[in-house]
Amino acid sequence: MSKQLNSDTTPTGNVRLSRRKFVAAATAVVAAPTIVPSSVVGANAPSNRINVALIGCGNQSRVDLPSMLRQPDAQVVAVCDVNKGSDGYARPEHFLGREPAQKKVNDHYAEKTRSGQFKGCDAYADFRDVLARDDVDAVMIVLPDHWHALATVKACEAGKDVYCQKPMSLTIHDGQQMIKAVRKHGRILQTGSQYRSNAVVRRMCELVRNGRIGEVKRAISIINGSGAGPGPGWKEQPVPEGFDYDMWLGPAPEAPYHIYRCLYRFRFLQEYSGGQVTNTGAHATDIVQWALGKDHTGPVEFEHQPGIVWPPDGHLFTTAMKSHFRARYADGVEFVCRTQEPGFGARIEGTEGWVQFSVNNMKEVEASSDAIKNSVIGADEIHLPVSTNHYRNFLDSIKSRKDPIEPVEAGHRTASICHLGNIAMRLERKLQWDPEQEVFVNDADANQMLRRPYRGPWQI
Ligand SMILES: NC(=O)C1=CN([C@@H]2O[C@H](COP(=O)(O)OP(=O)(O)OC[C@H]3O[C@@H](n4cnc5c(N)ncnc54)[C@H](OP(=O)(O)O)[C@@H]3O)[C@@H](O)[C@H]2O)C=CC1
Ligand SMILES: O=C1CO[C@H](CO)[C@@H](O)[C@@H]1O
Repeated sequence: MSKQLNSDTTPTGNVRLSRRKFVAAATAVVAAPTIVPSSVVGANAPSNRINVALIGCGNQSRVDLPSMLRQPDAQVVAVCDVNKGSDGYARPEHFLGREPAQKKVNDHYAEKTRSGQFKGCDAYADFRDVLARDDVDAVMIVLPDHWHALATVKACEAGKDVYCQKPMSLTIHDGQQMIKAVRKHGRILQTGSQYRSNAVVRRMCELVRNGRIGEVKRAISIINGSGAGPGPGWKEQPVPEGFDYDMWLGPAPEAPYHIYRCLYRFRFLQEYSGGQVTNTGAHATDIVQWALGKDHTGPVEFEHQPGIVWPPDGHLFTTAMKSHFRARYADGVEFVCRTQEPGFGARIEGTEGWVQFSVNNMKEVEASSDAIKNSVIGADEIHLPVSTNHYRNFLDSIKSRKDPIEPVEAGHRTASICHLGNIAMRLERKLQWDPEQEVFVNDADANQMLRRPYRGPWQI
């Protein structure tokens, strides 16, 4: 029996039963009702509590884990990472991995117990062991991008709801499989594009949707640049102790280990990610998609633009250091994605002015005039769904079984624009895209790039 099953004390000192087991037990004794009223069990009693597992205890887990721990109706019961624990993640002083994450969870809950002790969070090296647990309701997938689809599909098959970090997918095919899995198994999926839960972003999108900048002409996804990584002659390094490198690679091709391949920098190698186009670009493009109201579609044309810079030959990194592509939606609206320091953001331009959100100015919408910036949106105008906390919104969706603020289809369309732009930049030609069929028109080479061969048993 696992430590988790033995450990039946909650942070508040109650006997722990998973939500499913509690409901099963309750219904076994009395045939009805199947829903246990909160007046009987209390607001955060086991029947209302959502057992969450964190899969991927690296850089972003430092945000996602505390955010989930703060939610009173969630309990983190498991963490998983191929790395037992080591330092040197995003910064040299970061000590991350499954054991530090487990300690963080246990310490957090221990503080809430009378005894000051808690050992109820289990640590796993293989996410399939997490998914096999009957008492896990939801998983947070905070893995490198090449794992998002596989982990999501398997989580859905195992009946788990999923918070999947952005960019939702690595390829168009992956995203399609994720949609199928979520819908087939009736799961909730929240894409980790948390700017949809930001009030300034929502305000900017509402200004656009309500015509404050006139007719929309152009949308710009502003992204960061990146470096070239270790230079020519970089050498394979020994795999650190306690790190399952083969599992880290998973579906990706075999490759010599180097610390700059893993730990945050995977973003800048094509095998695992799409560079800044899918990194900060996933956020910026998602804001554009929301502002334009195009969550179920995408542009019809993609083309590379001048100024793209690739890492010089022999460097470890292979994604664009500076990016630039344009696209066009069927209604004629232009989309541009370009590297522009210092930070990422989204700008929408129309016949009457422009609005902009910048990660460096999270306090307010920037606009071409005060009239636009201060304009009041009337009660009878378009109001977008309100989420003020992306994790809260996910948990609320799990309970209501209604889609969250960034469901799988929206995450897919945003990631698709990033992937298609990357393909246009690589092929250096104008590509026609059919957003209904999700194929390039008359371009076999480009269509081949919509999916990747996966290694070994890792297939979806
Ligand atoms: N929404 C947001 O604002 C942000 C989102 N993200 C997203 O989060 C995801 C993770 O990024 P980040 O945390 O920066 O990357 P990291 O490399 O720091 O973290 C990923 C973690 O997953 C581990 N891992 C890799 N493969 C597996 C596996 N098969 N099973 C279990 N653990 C595994 C890694 O192990 P090891 O440590 O040994 O490499 C690492 O600890 C990305 O998709 C990224 O885009 C990231 C930052 C911000
Ligand atoms: O999503 C993200 C948010 O911004 C970071 C940079 O500031 C990124 O690196 C990260 O992946």
